[in-house]
Amino acid sequence: MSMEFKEYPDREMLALSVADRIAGQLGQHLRTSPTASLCVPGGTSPIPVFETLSGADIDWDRVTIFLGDERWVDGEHKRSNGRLLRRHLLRDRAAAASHIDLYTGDERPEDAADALSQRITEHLPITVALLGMGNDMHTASLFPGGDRLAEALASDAPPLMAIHAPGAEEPRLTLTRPVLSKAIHLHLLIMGPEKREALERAQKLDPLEAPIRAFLDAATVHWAE
Ligand SMILES: O=C1O[C@H](COP(=O)(O)O)[C@@H](O)[C@H](O)[C@H]1O
Repeated sequence: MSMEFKEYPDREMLALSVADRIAGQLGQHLRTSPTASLCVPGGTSPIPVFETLSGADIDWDRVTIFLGDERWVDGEHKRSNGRLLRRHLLRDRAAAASHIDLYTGDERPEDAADALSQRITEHLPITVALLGMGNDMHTASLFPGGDRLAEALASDAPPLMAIHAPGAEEPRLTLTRPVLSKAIHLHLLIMGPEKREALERAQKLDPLEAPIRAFLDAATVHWAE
């Protein structure tokens, strides 16, 4: 398999197309399966996709949504990925979906990883996973220099792991390579010239230096200036 790259004339077209593609893939899956799962990124890039996707006409009550990673801060903190999800995706028609909140309120993400891994396992393989990427080539919270990056990239990694990295402002909980890379449909959403350059760099690097590299062969990349 090799990476598919789709370029859009502008960010609005990008968001509309990605939302439409995700809704289509979830809807298609629900024609033959009782349930579907959707894994989404945090950060800032996915907001316009979320806002369109939340209005999609699919059986959201049969869909379970969870983040690919969480920043270990209170759910109302401005850096909380869960807050972003609640404000922009878990509303309108998508409010009917089930949600697995990755922030449990435990003191450390390590304390939550095992129980959440079990809950996520019930929804594997992920039907549709949307990834984001930082300029440092991290995806989910798989950061270059992360203390347990090699373990999280290994084929026997548990579904979720706590990770601490110099490039991350706070401790993180992240889905790992095996569960993300085995999603039935895998998409990467990136915008702007810096991320396109980072993507090009990543293609020549090892996943330990450029974690996004671990997913590129299976992913459709969606980019707009
Ligand atoms: O820290 C994170 O960053 C990445 C990229 O975020 P963006 O704001 O540059 O779109 C994101 O995919 C990840 O979920 C998040 O925790």
